[in-house]
Amino acid sequence: MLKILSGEQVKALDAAHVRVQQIQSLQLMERAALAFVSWWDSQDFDPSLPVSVFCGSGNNGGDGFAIARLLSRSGRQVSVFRCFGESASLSPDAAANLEALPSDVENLHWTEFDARSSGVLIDAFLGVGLKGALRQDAKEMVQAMNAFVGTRIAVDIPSGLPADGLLEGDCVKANTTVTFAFPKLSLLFPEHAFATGALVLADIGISDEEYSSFASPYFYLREKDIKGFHRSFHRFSHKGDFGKILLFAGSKGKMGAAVLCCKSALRTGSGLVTALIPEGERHVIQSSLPEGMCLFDLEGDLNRFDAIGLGPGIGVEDSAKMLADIFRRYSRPIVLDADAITVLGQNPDLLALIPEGSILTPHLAEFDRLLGKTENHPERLAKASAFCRQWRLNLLVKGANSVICLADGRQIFNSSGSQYMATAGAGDVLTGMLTSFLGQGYSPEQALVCGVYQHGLAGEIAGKSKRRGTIASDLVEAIPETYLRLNVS
Ligand SMILES: NC(=O)C1=CN([C@@H]2O[C@H](COP(=O)(O)OP(=O)(O)OC[C@H]3O[C@@H](n4cnc5c(N)ncnc54)[C@H](OP(=O)(O)O)[C@@H]3O)[C@@H](O)[C@H]2O)[C@@H](O)CC1
Ligand SMILES: [K+]
Repeated sequence: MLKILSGEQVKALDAAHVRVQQIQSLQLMERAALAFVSWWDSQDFDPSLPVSVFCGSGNNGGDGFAIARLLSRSGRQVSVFRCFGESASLSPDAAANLEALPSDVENLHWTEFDARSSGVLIDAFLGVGLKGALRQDAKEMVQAMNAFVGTRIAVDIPSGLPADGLLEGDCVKANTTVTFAFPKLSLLFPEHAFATGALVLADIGISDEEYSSFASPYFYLREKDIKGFHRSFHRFSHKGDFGKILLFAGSKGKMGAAVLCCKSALRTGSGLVTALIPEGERHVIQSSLPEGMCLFDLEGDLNRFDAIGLGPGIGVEDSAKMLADIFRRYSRPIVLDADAITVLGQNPDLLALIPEGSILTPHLAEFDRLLGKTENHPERLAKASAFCRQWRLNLLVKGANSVICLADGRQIFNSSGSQYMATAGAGDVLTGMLTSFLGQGYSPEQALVCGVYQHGLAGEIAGKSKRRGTIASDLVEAIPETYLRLNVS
């Protein structure tokens, strides 16, 4: 997993990398510019469109000058707009790249920019070196960029956005942000979606090991990280090895939740799936899911199940007693979602009974029901961290870039997913996947990492062909393909 460092730590990371790799900082800047251009080349930009690059006097501006030079090689019309005065002192690498601009790149002052011009604007004005609130002249530059009618692409971070905290004022509103080495924390806050646009992570050759000496509770989960979290099974494995799980889901009128949850667990690989449902509804499971079994009361030793998932569609009316009973009689981690979380919010005394290491998966409204009204994402992350440490529980804050909050305080941002997953039942599918992984012998961290990433990947796969017509059943059907994509047997 990739560590997410603070804006302050970037300089030290750069310096360490330059030292270890025995390269010049200018070479690292060139790598950043090359990584940007490599992404650019993978896109479908019309080569006849002019490119305007706004460059500041720091290293973000230096990236911009280098990008302008590299883009001009393909023969397109490139202009740089200097966002600093005659007397400004440039960072040494920015000065070197300004010096290296070829003569066919037009070199202008930002006040000469015509916002009605067409083409693509590249924002390399301010990066992670921003300090405090934008100065007045910088505000005007940001406004000039935002008045532009074409596409805006931010280099590393939209200018004006602080790397780690909440925006208080103006910043560039980018259609796409190409961020270097690791995503800056603020790019992952939903409050900043309007400024970040699509997020592209550009590799500049810093290995994951080089982050080890930097402390941070935040991580970013990439496709290449997943395989290492999976257990492997051998050819003598039998259905008992793949887990016997119980899903308490569905009630009269909401039996779809139980079907989605159970089917998703089976598609994730569970050996045996039992649904705890009202007896009168048994035909729903038995006619739509021949592989599933039903249970109508909680008799017997619950520890005969390798994992238990609770909550989707169970209703909140009479569930508190039932949850307390399960918590008392089951000793391994449980997955708690939907109505189960609402019940916990109404009955906080139940929290102390939940088996250690259990997983709670609230969406934003459920989060507020559990932990009280929350104003913004940084506050949400802080509350989640305190909650997880206090109760020794894991919590998933669902949304774009869902955050896996672990009991030890680490917080892992997911990178997979698609906007087409905002559909009824998508959470029920995730509950099935997480419970399935726990039942297959995964630790809560492994289950969360694999489940959350693959759930998002299933959304990407389904969304590709079905767009906004994607429904939760499509996510279930896409789960097997996620194993193929990840090369997990
Ligand atoms: N590993 C990596 O990630 C790599 C990082 N790299 C790149 O380096 C970037 C960081 O560069 P950096 O540290 O030079 O700072 P940067 O963002 O250019 O800002 C400095 C400028 O901001 C200005 N300024 C500050 N506050 C202000 C305010 N309130 N209002 C107005 N202006 C304000 C300040 O002006 P001054 O105060 O000095 O007058 C100065 O001009 C990083 O984002 C990435 O793009 C790559 O090249 C290589 C690999
Ligand atoms: K920028």
